[in-house]
Amino acid sequence: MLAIWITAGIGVLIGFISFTRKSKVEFKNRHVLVTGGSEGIGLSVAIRLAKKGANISLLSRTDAKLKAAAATLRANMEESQRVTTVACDISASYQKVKDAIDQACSELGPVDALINCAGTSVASAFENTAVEDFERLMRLNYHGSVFATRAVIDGMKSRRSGTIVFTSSQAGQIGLYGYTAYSASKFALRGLAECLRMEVKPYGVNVSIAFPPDTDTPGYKEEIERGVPEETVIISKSSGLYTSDFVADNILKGITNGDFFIPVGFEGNVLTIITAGMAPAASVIDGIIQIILLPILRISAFFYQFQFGRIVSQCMKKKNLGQNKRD
Ligand SMILES: NC(=O)C1=CN([C@@H]2O[C@H](COP(=O)(O)OP(=O)(O)OC[C@H]3O[C@@H](n4cnc5c(N)ncnc54)[C@H](OP(=O)(O)O)[C@@H]3O)[C@@H](O)[C@H]2O)C=CC1
Ligand SMILES: CCCCCCCCCCCCCCCC(=O)[C@@H](N)CO
Repeated sequence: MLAIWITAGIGVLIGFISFTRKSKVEFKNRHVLVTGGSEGIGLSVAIRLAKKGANISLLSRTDAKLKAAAATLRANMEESQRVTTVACDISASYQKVKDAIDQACSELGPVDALINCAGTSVASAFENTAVEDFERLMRLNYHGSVFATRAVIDGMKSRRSGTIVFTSSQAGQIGLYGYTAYSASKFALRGLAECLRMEVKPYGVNVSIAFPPDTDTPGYKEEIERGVPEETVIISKSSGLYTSDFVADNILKGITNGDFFIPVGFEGNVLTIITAGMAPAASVIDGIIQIILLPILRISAFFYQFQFGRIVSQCMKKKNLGQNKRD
C-alpha cells in the first residue's frame, strides 16, 4: 500500500515538474549578435552558439580582433552557417550602435538573440578612482547594453520571440572593496533586466542575466596588470578563478533553458539564492531549494561579512604601518 502511495507521489511530482518546465530555446539557423564577442567570455559564448548552428555577428571596437574571432568561429561551424563582424564602440551613442546592428541585420536577418558581453572594469578604492571612470564604466557596461537592447527589442516583440542576455558579475550581486565604479554599473544591469523581463515576457522574449566570478580572460589580465587593491584580491579569492569556457557553458545552459538568473560556480549559486529578492526562480524545485536554504545562507553571510571586514581592517593596519616607517 505504502509503495503505491510513494510511486503515485513521485509520479505526480515528476508530472508537475515536467508540466512547469519551459521548452528549450533553439539557436540553429538563428541570428545571434554578441557584443564584446571578439575575445574572452563573449567569444567563448559565440563559439558554443556556432557549434549549435547559429549565424553569428560580432560587435566590438578592434577590427583585427574581430577578424581573428570570425576565423575561429568559422572553424567551429558548418559551411552553410554565416559570420559577420561590425566594428563599433558600443558606448559611443545609440545611433552608432543602431547603425552597426542594422548593418549586421542586413547580412544575417533580424537578431533572434542578443548577448550583451562588452564591458570593462576598474578595481581601486573609491578615492583613487577617477570620477571619469565612474562615467566611463556606466557608459560602457550599462548604457552600452541599453543601446544594443533598444536596437533589437521592437523586432523581437513583434516576432513574439527572442533572447536578451546581460552580463553582470558577482560584483553586481554584492558590493565589495575596490568595485565602487564597477559594481554600480553591474547592479544597474540587474535593475534593467528585472524591469525588462516583466515587460517583454508576455511577448515571448526571454531575458537573462549572468553573474560570472573572476574569469581568466584578456580583460581580467588587463585588470590585474593595472593593479587591484590587496583587499579586493583576497576577498575575490573566496569565489575562485574560472575559465571563460566554464562561464560560457553556464551561460549557454541558462539561455537554452530560458532562465532569468545565470549563476556560475558554487559560490555563484549561493549568491544567487541569497540575493534572489523578487526575481523569478528557474523552476518549482529551484524555488523550494531557495526557501529551505535562505535562512542558513543568511547566517553564513554574516560570517563572510565579518571575515571581509577583518581583511579590510588588516590591510588598513598594514598600510598605516608602512606609512609610519616612511615618516
Ligand atoms: N573576466 C572577469 O573576471 C569577469 C568579467 N565579467 C564581465 O563579462 C564581460 C566580458 O568580460 P571579459 O571576457 O573579461 O572581457 P574582455 O576584456 O576579455 O573582452 C571584452 C570584449 O568587449 C569588447 N569591448 C570592450 N570595450 C568595448 C566597447 N567600448 N565597445 C564595443 N566592444 C567593446 C572587446 O573588444 P575591443 O577591445 O576590440 O572593443 C572584447 O571583445 C564584461 O562585461 C565583464 O565586465 C563579469 C565578471 C567577471
Ligand atoms: C553565504 C554567502 C557566500 C558568499 C560568497 C562570497 C564570494 C564573494 C566573491 C565575489 C567575487 C567577485 C568577483 C568579481 C569579478 C569581476 O567582475 C571582475 N574580475 C571583473 O573584471
